[in-house]
Amino acid sequence: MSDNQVPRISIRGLSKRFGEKVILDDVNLDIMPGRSTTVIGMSGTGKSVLIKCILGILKPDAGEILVDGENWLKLSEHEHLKRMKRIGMLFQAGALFDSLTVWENVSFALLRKGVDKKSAKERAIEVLDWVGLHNIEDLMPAELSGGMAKRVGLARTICHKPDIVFLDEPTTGLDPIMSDVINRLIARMHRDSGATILSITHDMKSAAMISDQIALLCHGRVHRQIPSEQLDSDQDPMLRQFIEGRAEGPINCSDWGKEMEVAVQP
Ligand SMILES: Nc1ncnc2c1ncn2[C@@H]1O[C@H](COP(=O)(O)OP(=O)(O)OP(=O)(O)O)[C@@H](O)[C@H]1O
Repeated sequence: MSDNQVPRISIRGLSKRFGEKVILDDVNLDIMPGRSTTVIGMSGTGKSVLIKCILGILKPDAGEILVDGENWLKLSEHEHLKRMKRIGMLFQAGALFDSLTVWENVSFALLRKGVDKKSAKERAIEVLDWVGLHNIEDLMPAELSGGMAKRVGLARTICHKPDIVFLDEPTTGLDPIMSDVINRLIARMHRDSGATILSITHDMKSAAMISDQIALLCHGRVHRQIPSEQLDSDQDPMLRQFIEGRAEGPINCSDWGKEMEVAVQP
C-alpha cells in the first residue's frame, strides 16, 4: 500500500487541558487507510483522552480530527452520531450491558439500526463463532469470565462490519494466554476486514502483534511514529526507555506532570 494516499484519520494540533494541567499539547498523527496504528505511552499520558476526543466524549481545546478529510470537531452532535455508526469501539472494561443477553450485546448496533431480531441473532452467533465462543449467545454477561467478556466485546465491535475500529487497551486485565488469543483475533480481524484501526495500550507485546505503525505519546505529543517492525532496532532514547521499562531516562516519570504545569504558566 502506498503512503502517498490521503490519511483515513488525521489528527492535527490536538490540545486538551484540564484546568492548568496540559494533557495533549499539539498532537499530530496520521493513520493511512487500512493500517493499524497503536498509540503507546506511560500511564496517565493521555491515551484515553485522545480516543475520547475522537469519539466526541471530550471536547478538545484546539486542533482538528479529520476522518476521510472531514473535520469531526465541526460536526453537529447529530452528524457526529451518524458517523459513529460506521465505527467499531472496544472499550477497556468490555462495557457490556448487564441486562442484555450476550447476543443482544453483540448485535446491539444492528438492533438499533432496525435489523430484525432473527437476522441480528444469526449474525451475533456467526461473529461469536469467529471469536471462538460457541453456544453462549443466551447467557448473561455476569456468567462470563474476563477473557470471554473481552471476546464478546470484540465480537460486538465488529458485528456491524465497521471500517474504522478503535481499541482501548484490548488486553488489559487478561492473563498472558488470553492476551495472545485476543491479539491474534485482532490481527486476523485487521487482515480479513481491511479496517483502519487505532488502538491504545501500554502492552508492548500487544502493540507489536496488532499494529503496523507504533506512535509513542509522551509529554503531551506524539514523540515518535515508526513501523512496528522497527521496534527492536529504533534507537530513539524515549522509545527505548519505554520499551525497556526503565524509570531512568529522558521520560521524566516522577514529575513530568509538574513540568507540563510549569510549561503553561503565563
Ligand atoms: N475528565 C477528566 N477531568 C480531569 N482530568 C482528567 C479527565 N480525564 C482524564 N484526566 C487526566 O488526564 C490524564 C491522562 O489520562 P488518560 O486516562 O488519558 O491516561 P492514559 O494514558 O490513558 O493512562 P492509562 O494507560 O493508565 O489508562 C490523567 O492525569 C487524568 O487524571
